[in-house]
Amino acid sequence: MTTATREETLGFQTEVKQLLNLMINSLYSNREIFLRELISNAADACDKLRYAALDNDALYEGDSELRIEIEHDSNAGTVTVRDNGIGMDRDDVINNLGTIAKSGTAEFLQQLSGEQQKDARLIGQFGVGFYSSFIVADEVTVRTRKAGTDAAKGVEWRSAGEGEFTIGELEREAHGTEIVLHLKDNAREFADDSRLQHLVRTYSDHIEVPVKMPKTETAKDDDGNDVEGSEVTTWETVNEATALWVRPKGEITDDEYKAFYKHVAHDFSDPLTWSHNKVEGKLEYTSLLYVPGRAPFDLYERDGARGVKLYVQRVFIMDDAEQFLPLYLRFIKGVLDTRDLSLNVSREILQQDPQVDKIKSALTKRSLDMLKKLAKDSKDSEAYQTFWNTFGSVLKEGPGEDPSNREKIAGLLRFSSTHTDSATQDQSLADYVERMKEGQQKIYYIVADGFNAAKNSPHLEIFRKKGIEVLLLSDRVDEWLMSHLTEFDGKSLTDVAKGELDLGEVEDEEEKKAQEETAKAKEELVKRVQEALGESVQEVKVTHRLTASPACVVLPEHEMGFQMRRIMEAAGQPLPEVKPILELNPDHTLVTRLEGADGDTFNDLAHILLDQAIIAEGGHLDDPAAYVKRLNAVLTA
Ligand SMILES: Nc1ncnc2c1ncn2[C@@H]1O[C@H](COP(=O)(O)OP(=O)(O)OP(=O)(O)O)[C@@H](O)[C@H]1O
Repeated sequence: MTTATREETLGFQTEVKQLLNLMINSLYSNREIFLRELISNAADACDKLRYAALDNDALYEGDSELRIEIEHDSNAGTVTVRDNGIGMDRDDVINNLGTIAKSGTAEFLQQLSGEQQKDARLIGQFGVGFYSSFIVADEVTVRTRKAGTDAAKGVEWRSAGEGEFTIGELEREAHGTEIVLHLKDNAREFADDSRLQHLVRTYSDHIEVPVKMPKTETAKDDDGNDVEGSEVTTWETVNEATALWVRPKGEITDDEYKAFYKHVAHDFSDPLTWSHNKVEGKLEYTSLLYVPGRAPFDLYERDGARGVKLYVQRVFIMDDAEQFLPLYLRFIKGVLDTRDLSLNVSREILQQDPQVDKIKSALTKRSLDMLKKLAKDSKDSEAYQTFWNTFGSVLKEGPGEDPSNREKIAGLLRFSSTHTDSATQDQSLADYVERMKEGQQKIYYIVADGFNAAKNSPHLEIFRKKGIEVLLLSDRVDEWLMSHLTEFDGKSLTDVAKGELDLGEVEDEEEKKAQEETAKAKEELVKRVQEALGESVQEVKVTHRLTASPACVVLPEHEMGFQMRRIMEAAGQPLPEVKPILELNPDHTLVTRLEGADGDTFNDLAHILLDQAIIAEGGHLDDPAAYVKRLNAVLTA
């Protein structure tokens, strides 16, 4: 039954169809989330109207008591969620309920394998929103009108969630939105008073807008029987209806904090931790910040949503206010409510307001402290590790972006290391320092393209022999991180593949003397190799870093590392050529063989050693065919 006119049927964007399919399959056991999502959207719509009405009171159309109403009809099998918020016009409806605007969606959906498609957590990364209605409904009708427009400008949208929707015009007195779900046979349990009330209290208690449900009372006669025609229906508020962050900390339970997170972050898994603070004095604000338990699919998208929900004196101003947190904390979600900004603040004004910088720096500190506490409290639990595995590579952008908090961030970093030889990044710099050998003055690390390339690098041979720990770095951002993190706890951080090897006092005088003697004895060999390799190398040396490999390549101390070079070259950034230093292991049989060779064999062997060293470090040969040819010549000689 509909009164809509001039109906038109349109197709969903392909991504919507895919998402609907995925959701219906994977979220079956979490299906009650549909109600939270619809209430969340309705509350946002009320917030938006309140904000818009700051400038133009008329938008309320005489009805400024914002509210959400939930009704059901168990005979018809319907549930209705209604709000008197901002509403939508025809274009809004088509854009919001027919497409998904987030960039990267198509790629994300395509990447999901068959098994992953059934995994509720993965689809949850996406934020399911309005479309979750179709988990429980086989037909959804949306009736809406944008506040401030003519009653004739109402819109009706209908869909069975199967590829298309119908949209038509509707005369609608009330502004705001009404969503009617026609429940599937197996979901009719939701058309029930106590079930709905329970869900509202569980999921939406903290929403400031009152959520109301009808209560019908009937007068009784003296015998206790209903008096016919005496029914009176009143709308009762079922949620707490106070903004959660305004309430005193001590009165809020963990479950309430978690439920609020789900509303703010559009996530349906629990956060890892949160930090709720009221600040009074020079700055006046309340912040409630959360660390999510999983990454949104667009964490690395340039225009991915980030930032906090901004309120000024309890009035919602905007979502995703990114000016209050640095980029390297873009995973933090939450709310900021302040008295220090004016109600008509815009994104442009935020960029120039000095108060914003002050709050940003305070929220940054709060976030870092919250992470520190999570690390400390979770010594035995997995929470910090989950955080690190999920967001560690984002936090690694910190020391470069935010020098003033470098030490703090450094304390939060976790690495793989030769101490465990495991790809799990779970060792802190403080752990490393605690384990440093007597006489060791530096923190050593290696950067490679992959964990195995780092772990098996020839550069580590001497360190392993002497039992000196080396951090194994292989994330794309690692070299950039290390270029900004040169010190921790007074110890310098040193790349073992760059510059002269200096083990400090870990080596005794005798060892150093023996090395000098070997270097002298091999002077002639070094000269010959240098001549044979000519322009391909910067220098040839004898080394004592190696115990098992015949040779390795090293870069000068201040040169950009191999990993960063490859990333920049792949991004099309031309870089001046850098020639490696070739270091030879004087104790290796191949080097001894080289010493005894001459003519073409010497030349071939010298080139083979250089090329092998480049391969072992993860590099690409300029002329791989020449390498194979030389190797074959030596093998068949
Ligand atoms: N009750 C409503 N009143 C007004 N606009 C609405 C309402 N419900 C949905 N919308 C509009 O539709 C858009 C899409 O809603 P949807 O729930 O799919 O996603 P979302 O809330 O933006 O984010 P998420 O996918 O993370 O939940 C909203 O951003 C909003 O603009």
